[in-house]
Amino acid sequence: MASPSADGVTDLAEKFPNVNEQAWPVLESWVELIREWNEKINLISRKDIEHLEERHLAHCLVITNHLKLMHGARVMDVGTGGGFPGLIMAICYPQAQFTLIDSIGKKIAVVQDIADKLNLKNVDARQCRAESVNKQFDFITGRAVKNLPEYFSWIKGNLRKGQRNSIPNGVLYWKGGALQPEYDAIGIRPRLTIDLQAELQDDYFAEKYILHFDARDVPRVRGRAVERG
Ligand SMILES: C[S@@+](CC[C@H](N)C(=O)[O-])C[C@H]1O[C@@H](n2cnc3c(N)ncnc32)[C@H](O)[C@@H]1O
Repeated sequence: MASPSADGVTDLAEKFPNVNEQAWPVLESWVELIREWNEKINLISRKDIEHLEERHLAHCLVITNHLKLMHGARVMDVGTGGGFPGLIMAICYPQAQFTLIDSIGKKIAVVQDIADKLNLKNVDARQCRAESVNKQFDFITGRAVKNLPEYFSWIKGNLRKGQRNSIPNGVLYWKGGALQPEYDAIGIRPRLTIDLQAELQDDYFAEKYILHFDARDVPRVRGRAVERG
């Protein structure tokens, strides 16, 4: 079991036993860097920064209880903002390759700075719109980026089908609020729904979930994929 030293991060180690011992000190440094950057640019709300560890770090780390990635697995985090969940996952899964994209250049500059300071070799941070990406990935992640129909319209063509990892390739989407209307709109449902309130035993996470949509279901999403120019 890891024994990280900083308060806040320390409390998380028990909840996330799959996070490697070497990752905890890196996550501690990540916390410091996010706090520093958040003074200059609004990555997460001023009110929420006090709760960075339990509301944002833990929120993202839950995926480590459900996903194991093989060496060379490829993940794209769409609308990463300050690197949520992409940078946190890159720290926890050094064997996998992460492409972090956001349409806002100054957010990507922050992500790049943090990746450089943490010496993360598995992060490719890019300013671009999701609609313009042509590559394929094992997993595409997103946390509170857009409604599901719009999000899927961007990334529909970017998933590699198959399963080399602990769960089938697909989309991992962190979402709060009503799910059914958006499932009705896209016409597919997730194969796995991770209930964060139950898993983190914290009422703050009521009606917040991580959804896993299987890549094999994604071609049936209603609506047209965005034309690539
Ligand atoms: C609400 S923020 C969420 C940021 C981060 N995922 C988080 O949880 O803190 C949504 C982000 O998506 C980005 N975004 C919106 N549309 C996009 C698009 N078409 N392509 C890439 N990024 C986009 C925005 O610039 C913004 O940083």
